Amino acid sequence: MNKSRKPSEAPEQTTDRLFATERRPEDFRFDASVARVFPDMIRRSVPGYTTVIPMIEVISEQYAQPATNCYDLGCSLGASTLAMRHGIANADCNLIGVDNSSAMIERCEHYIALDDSALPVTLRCEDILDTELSNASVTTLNFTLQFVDPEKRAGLLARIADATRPGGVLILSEKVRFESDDEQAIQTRLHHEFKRANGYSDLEISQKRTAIEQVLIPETLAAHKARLLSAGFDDVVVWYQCFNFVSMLAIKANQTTE
Ligand SMILES: C[S@@+](CC[C@H](N)C(=O)[O-])C[C@H]1O[C@@H](n2cnc3c(N)ncnc32)[C@H](O)[C@@H]1O
Ligand SMILES: O=C(O)C(=O)C[C@]1(C(=O)O)C=C[C@@H](O)C=C1
Repeated sequence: MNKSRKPSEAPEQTTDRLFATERRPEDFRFDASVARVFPDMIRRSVPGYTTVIPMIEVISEQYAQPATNCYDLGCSLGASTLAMRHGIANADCNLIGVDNSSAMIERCEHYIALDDSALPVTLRCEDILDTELSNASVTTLNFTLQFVDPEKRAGLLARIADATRPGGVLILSEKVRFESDDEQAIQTRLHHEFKRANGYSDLEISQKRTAIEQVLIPETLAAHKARLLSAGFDDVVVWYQCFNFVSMLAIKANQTTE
């Protein structure tokens, strides 16, 4: 028994059982109950998440520039923020995490405080559509853009591209959909098999699917690439894919001096 806990206090349940019993259909929200189980939920729900996070560290190390801002937009509990923090070698960078869920930001503050790296982190409880962006070398949208109103995505990406310095990047990870119905069916089945292999029941999978249907709107890889280029990035590279989850690197070219 945990001696630091009084007998009346129940241990905090951090395993995701939110959809395990039948519930009234309601849109998925990043509220306190999701924030509590989020590390378990995202690891068991997103194929490749546990690979993408350490690679954000590697990419941040490559692309962070001295005396610039690095942003993690939709930072949740700070897993991607901490990966950036560990990768950025320039002590004069500012690392800024933004999320509009107060439940996420409160817990994120705690995780950031537990990490003993020197680089300071500023957390903003704000909408990423309104947050100020400037002088950026690395910006991360790790499974966040998919939750933004599709009509507002181009404007946000253009603001990020405008704020990004030559040679800087956006790391964009997303759930995607496929042009071919056959491929869509295959990748969806494999994603659901991944969830099943991670202990989710058919009821959990189907209730979660209904809950995110109206709030997580996936787009095709072609749509993402075209929009990133018209937003002002010069190149888009897919550096990771597992089933219907993809991560891209959108790059601003270095200015040539001719
Ligand atoms: C799937 S989670 C991101 C996971 C996180 N980046 C990671 O790597 O662990 C999506 C997050 O985006 C946040 N979010 C969604 N829309 C947002 C918006 N318009 N402004 C700010 N945060 C937003 C949610 O509150 C949620 O915490
Ligand atoms: O697509 C699904 O089935 C998911 O559960 C995905 C997803 C995501 O990609 O963000 C949805 C909500 C939670 O943030 C965790 C995982």
